[in-house]
Amino acid sequence: MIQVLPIQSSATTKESPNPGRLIVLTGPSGVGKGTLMRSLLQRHPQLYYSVSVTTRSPRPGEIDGKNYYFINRSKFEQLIAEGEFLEWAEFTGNYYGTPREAVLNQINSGKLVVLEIELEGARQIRASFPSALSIFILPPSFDELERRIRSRAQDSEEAIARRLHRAQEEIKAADEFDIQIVNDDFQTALNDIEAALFE
Ligand SMILES: Nc1ncnc2c1ncn2[C@@H]1O[C@H](COP(=O)(O)OP(=O)(O)OP(=O)(O)O)[C@@H](O)[C@H]1O
Ligand SMILES: Nc1nc2c(ncn2[C@@H]2O[C@H](COP(=O)(O)O)[C@@H](O)[C@H]2O)c(=O)[nH]1
Repeated sequence: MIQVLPIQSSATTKESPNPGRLIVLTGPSGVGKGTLMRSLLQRHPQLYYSVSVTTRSPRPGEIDGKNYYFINRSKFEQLIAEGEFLEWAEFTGNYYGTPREAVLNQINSGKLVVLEIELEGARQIRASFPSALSIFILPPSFDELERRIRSRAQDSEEAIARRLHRAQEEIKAADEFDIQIVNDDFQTALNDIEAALFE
């Protein structure tokens, strides 16, 4: 991920006669974005999932290059300075970012590219890619969101508290995005995302 490509304000350009499309899945931590994404990818292998870069430590079972590219803060800051990210944000004490080159290459080769990212990054993508489809996933209730974060049992008590605090702000921003989907019944939410993508 070294070569720097220019950000395009739209995926449709003269140089890319077969433009793909950028899809952004956002919403508070623990709402089920990752679980929905995994089902989507299984059912639609033509989708390209962008593996993000993070300074967070790997959780048990997470694999470098599959779940994330895990790097340290100074390397991440170097990549920011080199313009390697399409978007990036600091979320509850760690950096997260989308590698620019791979995503632009996939869009230009006609792929539907899906990003699963937090609010600040999703806002950046909306600003630089107005043609991107943005989907905000909502929990059925705040209590259920907390139950889901805890049921995952992969974050410290402090991390959970920070994520829940942040979630209150994130949920207020739902209306900024093209589509809002409540992830109550999982299959219904999945069907709603598929309808937004393919119908
Ligand atoms: N519709 C649903 N009903 C009940 N549980 C769900 C539903 N969707 C997801 N979950 C569960 O909620 C937990 C959190 O889901 P997941 O890790 O996918 O959230 P996330 O939004 O990707 O979180 P993060 O942004 O922190 O990565 C998981 O244990 C998952 O199995
Ligand atoms: N702005 C970005 N946010 C990202 C990216 N990759 C993941 N995320 C979001 O971060 C939080 C926390 O993730 P976790 O794996 O630590 O639970 C969550 O909302 C992710 O969607 C990214 O590249 N950019």
